[in-house]
Amino acid sequence: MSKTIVALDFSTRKEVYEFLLKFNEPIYVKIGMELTYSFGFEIVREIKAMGHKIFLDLKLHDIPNTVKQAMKNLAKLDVDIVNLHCAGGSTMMKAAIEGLHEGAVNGKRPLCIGVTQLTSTSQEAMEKELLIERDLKEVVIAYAKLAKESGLDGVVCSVLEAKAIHEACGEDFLTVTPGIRLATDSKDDQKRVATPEVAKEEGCDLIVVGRSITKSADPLATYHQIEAVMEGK
Ligand SMILES: O=C(O)c1cc(=O)[nH]c(=O)n1[C@@H]1O[C@H](COP(=O)(O)O)[C@@H](O)[C@H]1O
Repeated sequence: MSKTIVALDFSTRKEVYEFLLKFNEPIYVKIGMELTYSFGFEIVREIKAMGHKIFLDLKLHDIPNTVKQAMKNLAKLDVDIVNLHCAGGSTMMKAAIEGLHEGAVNGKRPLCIGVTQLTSTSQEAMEKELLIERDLKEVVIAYAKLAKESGLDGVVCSVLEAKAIHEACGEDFLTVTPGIRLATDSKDDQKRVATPEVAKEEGCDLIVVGRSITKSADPLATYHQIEAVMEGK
């Protein structure tokens, strides 16, 4: 299965299905807040029924009991990956895993990954707005270690931190990296970006790509070009 997860950040069903119909094979997609808040879990079930793998990106962040019950419900959707914010702390993360176990379909729970620091966050914003006056990479690694100790399967981080996270948490600990841009693309709202080539070099397990594919003149060709880099072809 693909190492490239395509972020389906579209506002209409028409755009989603026109996009997916370009592919003759199942791919890995990310369904986030935009689609879920517009169309509910129905769209998750529909895309799953088409055979695609699903990362359901709802970034949970609440008190432990609320996250546990929410994760129990998400597990019942039988998606492949769900996520939360590591900033919720270890008790919340452990509760999330308990909830996923309770809702697991046929004994198999979705993988759970934790957002360390959003790829749209810069060192400056983290210090000035979040009042975390430490090196951003150090913070990301510390959150990754906490996520691992809490039983998570991996983290969402930028490409720039993936290698250090594997060194600190082991090669099996998943690094899922958004903030991917082709050399000619604009950064948009992202701050910590890298190309697919650098993601491959840094050992990222899965990359998340939205606009570089969905807004490309030829989304299918761009997807295959990125996938070839990630597969080392
Ligand atoms: O959890 C995520 O997927 C995520 C975490 C993060 O730190 N940064 C980030 O960009 N994302 C998501 O990854 C996608 C990136 O989209 P593009 O910037 O268009 O490639 C968006 O759907 C974001 O919601």
